[in-house]
Amino acid sequence: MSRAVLSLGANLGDRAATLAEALEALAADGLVARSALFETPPWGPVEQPAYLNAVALVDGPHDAAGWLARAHELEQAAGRTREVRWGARTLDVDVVTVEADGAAVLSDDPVLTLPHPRAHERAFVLVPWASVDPAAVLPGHGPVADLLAALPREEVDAVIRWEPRP
Ligand SMILES: Nc1ncnc2c1ncn2[C@@H]1O[C@H](COP(=O)(O)OP(=O)(O)OP(=O)(O)O)[C@@H](O)[C@H]1O
Ligand SMILES: Nc1nc2c(c(=O)[nH]1)N=C(CO)CN2
Repeated sequence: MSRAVLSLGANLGDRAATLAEALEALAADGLVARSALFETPPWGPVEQPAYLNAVALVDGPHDAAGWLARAHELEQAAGRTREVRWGARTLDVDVVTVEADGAAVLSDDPVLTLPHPRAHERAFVLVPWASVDPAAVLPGHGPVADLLAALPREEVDAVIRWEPRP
């Protein structure tokens, strides 16, 4: 058993349907809370369409490696194939943090680095995370609210709550 914070993103196909399906599947893994969907400009060097992002808090029967395996299963179920690093994808699921026995799991293994090495600089992770857990702390980096305050204002403001068109 462990608690994890997962970041989900999609920028190809029916983004909202893909995220809804993945979040539904996580119900079987102990989904505790999930954020709304947020539309976010693409982060990184690759030109690509806007993403929808969400964060899920899970507390279930996996260890850290098990959460990564679930992340890959969800990506595969969404038809994801391996492509360009930081490029467009039907579904990307990252393991942001894992906590077991009350302590953060730390790892510098490139197969599973924990906490996720780029989470602290990604408004598309921090804004949805803070929305479901305002007191969240990113191990090694501090309160998520402080990390958000340290990011350029325009990056934070560009993460916009998304609703389906009526
Ligand atoms: N915390 C983590 N969460 C998800 N994948 C991780 C993590 N740490 C290491 N990895 C490894 O990173 C590899 C590449 O993952 P992925 O294709 O999702 O990267 P990316 O989304 O392009 O970049 P980023 O990791 O910056 O979001 C995975 O196969 C996985 O083994
Ligand atoms: N806004 C946003 N940008 C990204 C995302 C993502 O989920 N959201 N995922 C990426 C894959 O590495 C690259 N860039």
